[in-house]
Formats: sequence, C-alpha cells, structure tokens
Amino acid sequence: MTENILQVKRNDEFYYPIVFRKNFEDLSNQLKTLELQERKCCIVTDSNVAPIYLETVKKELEKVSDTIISIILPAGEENKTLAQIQNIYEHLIKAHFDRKDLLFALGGGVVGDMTGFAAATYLRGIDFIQIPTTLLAQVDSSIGGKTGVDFLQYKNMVGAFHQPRLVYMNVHTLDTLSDELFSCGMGEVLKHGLIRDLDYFEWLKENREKVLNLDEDALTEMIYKSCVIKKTVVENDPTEKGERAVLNMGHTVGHAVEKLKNFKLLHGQCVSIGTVCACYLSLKRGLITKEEYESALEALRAYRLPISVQGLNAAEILTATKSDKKMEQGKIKFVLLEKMGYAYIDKTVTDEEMKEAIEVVLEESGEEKS
Ligand SMILES: NC(=O)c1ccc[n+]([C@@H]2O[C@H](COP(=O)([O-])OP(=O)(O)OC[C@H]3O[C@@H](n4cnc5c(N)ncnc54)[C@H](O)[C@@H]3O)[C@@H](O)[C@H]2O)c1
Ligand SMILES: O=C(O)C(=O)C[C@@H](O)[C@H](O)[C@H](O)COP(=O)(O)O
Ligand SMILES: [Zn+2]
Repeated sequence: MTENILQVKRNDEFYYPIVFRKNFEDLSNQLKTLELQERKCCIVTDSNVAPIYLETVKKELEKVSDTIISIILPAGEENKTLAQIQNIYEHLIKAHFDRKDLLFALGGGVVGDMTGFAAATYLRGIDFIQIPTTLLAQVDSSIGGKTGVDFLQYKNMVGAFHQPRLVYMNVHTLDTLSDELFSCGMGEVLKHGLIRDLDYFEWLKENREKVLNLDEDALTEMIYKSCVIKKTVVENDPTEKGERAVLNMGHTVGHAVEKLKNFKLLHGQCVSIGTVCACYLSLKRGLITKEEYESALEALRAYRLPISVQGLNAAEILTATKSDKKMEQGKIKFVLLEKMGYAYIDKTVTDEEMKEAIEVVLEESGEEKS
C-alpha cells in the first residue's frame, strides 16, 4: 500500500517530507505547513526543463512569496561544474538573498546536486527544496542530501551533505521524459531491488510492461518503494560512514565509464554497465548463481539499459576506478551481492578480479551486447 507522504529523518530532531503528487498545486501549501512562506525564492532549473515546467512552478510559488527569481542552467552532466555554482552565487548576491531565503531545484539529478551544493555553501548553508523531474531524481538523487559537482571530470569530486527541507514529486513530470532518460532511472531502481529487496526486484521484472507504459499505479508504487529503500539506507548512515556505500553498487566502474566517455553515456546507463561487473564478481565469488546473474542482466536489458560498452579498454577503466572516492588506503570499497537482494561492501577485490569483471562489459567492435 503506498502512502502519499514519507518522512525522512534529517537529524536527531527534524524530518523532511517526500510528498507524492500528480501536479504542482500543493507546493505552496506544503511550504506553509513547513513555515517556509514569505521568503525570497530562487528556482534553479535547466534549459530543457524550464520551457516545460518553470512558469507553472513560479505561479504556484507566487501564492507564498513576493520575490521569485529563476536561474536556467545549461542542461547536461558536462555543466555540473563549479563555474555554474559561481553563476548561482552571483544571482543570489545580486538579488540580496539572505539566510532565510530558499533555493528550489527543479529538474533532474544534475540540477538537484548543483542546487543542493549551492544551498549548502551559500552563506554557509541555506534551505533548499527538491522538485525532481526525472525518474532518477525521484527515486534517488533528491533524497539523502548528497550534493556536489564534478571536478576535472571526476564525478562528484567536490560536494557536501546537505538535506533538503522538502522533496516534492509530481509524478506527471515523467510524461515528458524520453524513453532513454526513463531507463536511466531504472538503472538506480533495479539497483535498489538488487541491494536491499529481492521481492521488489522480482516485482520489477514482472511489472515491466506496466512500468514502461507509465501505468500510473505501477509507477507510483515503484517510485514509493524505491524511496523507502533509499530513505532507510540513508537514515541508517546519513554521511556514508558504512552501510550507505551499498547505494554505490555499480558506481565504481560506472563512474569510471562516465568519465572516460566524456559524459556522452548517461549516469544510469553507466551504472547499469557497472552493475554487470558487480554481479559478475558476485558470481565468481560463488555468492550468486549463474541463473541469478543472468536474471540480473535480463532485467537490465528488459528496461533498455546497456550491459556493455564500446571503445574503452580494461586498463584505462581500472586506472579510472582508482580515483573513485570509495578508495580507502589504496583499497577499493567494492559493492558486491552477498545474495540476490542484499549487498555488502567488500575491500578484498583485487585488480585482477576487477579487470576480469571489466572485460565482461567490453565490446571490441560492432553492436553492443543485447
Ligand atoms: N545526489 C545523489 O544521491 C545522486 C543519486 C543519483 C544520481 N545523482 C546524479 O544525478 C545526475 C543524473 O541525473 P539525471 O539522470 O536526472 O540527469 P539530468 O539532471 O541531466 O537530467 C537528464 C536530462 O533530462 C532533462 N529533463 C529533466 N526532467 C525532464 C522532464 N520532466 N522532461 C523532459 N526532460 C527532462 C534534463 O534537462 C536533462 O537533459 C548525475 O549527475 C548523477 O551523478 C546523484
Ligand atoms: O545516495 C547515495 O549514497 C548514492 O550513492 C546514490 C548514487 O546513486 C549516486 O549516484 C551518488 O551521487 C553517488 O555518490 P558518490 O559519492 O559515489 O559520487
Ligand atoms: Zn547513481
């Protein structure tokens, strides 16, 4: 049974709500409930999202604020940079934003991570609201307070933990998402099933048609379930001292591929490729069976995600993984499956094992594996 609200623990005292809605019409009421009305509002969005949703959100905010400005960032991962954060600071200073004022992230994970980072650092921290408009942002990036930017093309190299005050989901924003971008979100959704909930993973396989056809009930149920998994993990370990790193399954290789492909492959697609490596290593360690390994790959394929990559070699991917933030004293903290539906962090994966797993996802030429 899905509810239309979830409360996520922010610190020992406070929680923030994730609200699940079908339009933007409740946003101003939510702000009033949180006593966040009558503040200057800055909506940060991107060049693709602005023409579709900016005016509607602005109108809604006009019910609770006299000053609303907006910043339209160029869309795309290649713009997740410190230069764009500086751009945000400049707008805020010009409009005299103070510590009580609010930032709104209207967009996907790129806008969310950058707006959150600007909010974490402007005046040493102001409040911000997540309004995620991609599936990936709704099930993953808008929750848990990881914010930041890429630096020298290293993924999320500079950032801060800064929790939002509210996550406002309008599930209908997914109607305007391309199939490819929808599938990117499925990379993180399938990860949730694999790392923490086998029944959910099976449900995702069974409900593929409904999900891909954006059946409202199936979609709402799926987003809710993924949010519960993400909420549970981040509440247990908000600043990734331990367990939270399981949310990184597929990301060590994934981030390396994302960087080496100059962000031409999307995050969710790279996570999918990295997930194959993680599942392969779990198979080689005897933790999952061949059938289970195949079933994980089948699920990724079924949701139109890549399970291989062209134009890279194992050595360069391995080298790129060495600059991953999950390195600890020269050892990679790699996320493996202890069993289907349960992941753990393993610090014993060797370079030879890594290389073997990377070989599995390399395509020499021609078509990608399907
Ligand atoms: N903070 C976290 O916990 C966390 C978790 C997962 C991913 N991430 C980060 O999130 C980013 C990926 O997020 P993403 O996949 O949302 O990418 P994105 O933000 O680049 O959005 C993808 C594309 O979709 C467009 N778009 C957004 N909403 C739309 C809509 N409703 N209709 C039509 N187009 C729309 C955007 O303009 C963009 O071109 C990566 O930078 C990744 O590192 C962060
Ligand atoms: O919330 C988390 O924790 C995650 O790891 C979620 C990931 O899906 C996400 O891509 C995150 O941004 C990765 O964080 P990083 O610290 O490994 O860059
Ligand atoms: Zn991710």
